[in-house]
Order: sequence, then C-alpha cells, then structure tokens
Amino acid sequence: MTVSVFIDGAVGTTGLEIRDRLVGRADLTLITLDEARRKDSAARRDALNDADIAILCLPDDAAVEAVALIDNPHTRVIDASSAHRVADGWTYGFPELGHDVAGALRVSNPGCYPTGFLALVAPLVRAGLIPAAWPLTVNAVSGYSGGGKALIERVERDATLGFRDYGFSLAHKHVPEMQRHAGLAHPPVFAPMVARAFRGMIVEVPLPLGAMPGKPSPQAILGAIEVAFAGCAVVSVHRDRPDELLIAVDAAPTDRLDLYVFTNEAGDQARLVATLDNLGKGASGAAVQNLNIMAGADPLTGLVL
Ligand SMILES: NC(=O)C1=CN([C@@H]2O[C@H](COP(=O)(O)OP(=O)(O)OC[C@H]3O[C@@H](n4cnc5c(N)ncnc54)[C@H](OP(=O)(O)O)[C@@H]3O)[C@@H](O)[C@H]2O)C=CC1
Ligand SMILES: CC(=O)N[C@@H](CCC(=O)OP(=O)(O)O)C(=O)O
Repeated sequence: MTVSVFIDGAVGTTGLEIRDRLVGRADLTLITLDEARRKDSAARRDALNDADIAILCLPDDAAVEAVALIDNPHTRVIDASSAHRVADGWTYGFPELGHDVAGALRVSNPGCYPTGFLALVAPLVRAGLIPAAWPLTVNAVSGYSGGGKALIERVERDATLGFRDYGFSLAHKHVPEMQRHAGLAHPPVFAPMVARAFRGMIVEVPLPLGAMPGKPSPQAILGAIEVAFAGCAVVSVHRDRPDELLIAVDAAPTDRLDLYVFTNEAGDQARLVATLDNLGKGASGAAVQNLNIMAGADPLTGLVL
C-alpha cells in the first residue's frame, strides 16, 4: 500500500523542490494535475480529496481555499503557507521542538525565518534562561528565493538590486508564530533582509547576557540548546566559533539547520545564530520531513544533509 500525495502548487518554488524530492519513491504515489487544470478548483477538489496527504505550496488565500475544498475526514494536510501557523486545530510542524506531527490531521509547516529563531530561542525559554517577558530582537538575511516566484523574477530582472532591507511596518507575517511557539509574552522586533543569493539564510538573536535576569552563562545557553537537539540528525549545534558565516550566491540545496552561540570574552554578550536553506529546512525539506513522519517512513528519507 502506497501513500497518495497531492502537491497543490506543485510548480511554484517550494512545490517544485518537494516534488523533486518525492519523485521515484516507491512508498508514495504522486497525484498530479497538468498545466491546464492545476488552478481549476474542481480538479483541485478531486485531487485533494483523493490524497492521503495533501501538501499546500500556495499563497495564504489559496491555502485557505484548498483546506475548504477538502470534504472528507481522511485527507491529511501539510500547509507550507503561513495561513495556519497559529490557528486552532493545527499542529505546528517542528518535530525537533516536540510538536506531535505523527498522528496529526492538519500540520502547518514553520516559516523559514521562524525555523531559525525558534530553534535558538524556544529551548532557552523552556529552560528558564530567557524570561518569557524578555524583549527579544531578531535580525535575519534570506536568499531571494524566500520571496517565491515574484521576488525571484524581480531580483533576476534588476541587476542593480544588491541587498534588500524590509519589514518596516513591524508587522511581518512570521512574528505571531515566533512569539507563540517560543512562548514569549511580547512579539520580537524582527528585521528581515534579502541578499542577492538564490537560497540560504542567517538568523541572528542578540542577547545581552550580563543585563538579563540571572545573568545566564554562555555555557548554560549552549548547553540548553545542545540538550534540546541531542540526537537530531537535521539540527547541529556547533561548539566551534567560525570567524564568519557566508551565504554562497549559488549554494547547493541542504536540509540542515546549524546553530551557533558566539560570546565575548567577558561572557556578558551573546549572538545566537542559525544558518539554514530557506527552501530546505525552511520550507521543502521540513515538508518532506513532516510527510515522512506522518506516513510512517524514515524521517530522513529524501532529505539532503
Ligand atoms: N520560498 C520560500 O523560501 C518559502 C515559501 N513558503 C511558503 O510556501 C508557499 C509557496 O511559496 P513559494 O513556492 O515560494 O511561492 P511561488 O509563488 O513560487 O509558488 C506558488 C505557486 O502557487 C500557485 N498558485 C497560486 N494560486 C493558486 C491557486 N488558486 N490554485 C493553484 N495554484 C495556485 C502559483 O501559480 P503560478 O505559477 O501560476 O503563479 C505558484 O505556482 C507560500 O505560502 C510561501 O509563503 C514557506 C517557507 C519558505
Ligand atoms: C525573502 C522573503 O521575501 N521572504 C518571505 C518569507 C518567506 C515565506 O515565503 O514565508 P513563509 O514561510 O511565511 O511562507 C517574506 O518575508 O515575506
């Protein structure tokens, strides 16, 4: 018995990368719609209801519509969009942080920036090293594929566009899931940026350790993050401290999530840093990982580590 999978939005940036990882798998049967029918609601309704698991790689409004098209109790959903990440009845799809994806009917894939932020911050809030009411900031740089087809076309059309700083309304769609799933009392101040590189991401959370309640030590911070991800194949916590972290303009895809804790000599300041591929653990890799867990397959099948 194979598991039938329909990717709604299969020719978008995220959908294509998921499809590439699933093609050829003997344990899955892919349901596909041709170009003429891929946006046809009736055809999508049939495909969604025929699937054991539907993966939504759509803009938020189309993802909400897709869920409404499902009228049977068995089709399970992995939604890559940000439509359901703090919605009731949905499981947040970050298994390394203890979210129970295996038996879930509705799974919301974490956002790319929140993946790095939550990996760094959630274990520290849980360990009591960051108070829930502490005012956090998060600075991040993404590859331009993070903006989907529209941003890819814009960057590749405009050779003068070297770097993009944005999110100045302080209402980025990823802030609610960062706050909720880290267990914070206040939304973090989020400064997202885009580099002229196709894929890749660096997410950074500065911590003034010496000014925080209890003055947590760098060792305690690193130790809590290590404990949280012990035995996780996708997440690596590094003890080495490279002088720099780079995003290559033509980096190869990866589903890894790498975490670092940089501190000064006095141990009273830290920069927590996560590096990932926005299209890997930030989107497609996480979706495939969740699919594997939901389908009862080896969680690492098809992942690039
Ligand atoms: N890119 C990334 O790094 C990440 C993306 N995501 C999320 O994943 C989702 C997809 O993003 P991404 O792949 O980047 O976006 P893209 O714009 O690259 O792809 C979206 C796809 O959805 C299709 N589509 C739009 N409306 C409909 C509809 N009503 N019915 C069927 N198909 C439709 C589009 O069609 P057409 O080709 O005709 O435009 C396109 O192929 C988004 O919600 C995004 O926020 C999440 C994490 C990271
Ligand atoms: C570089 C860039 O534009 N990134 C997107 C977020 C990536 C994405 O599509 O996010 P979801 O995880 O929410 O689906 C943005 O800032 O809107």
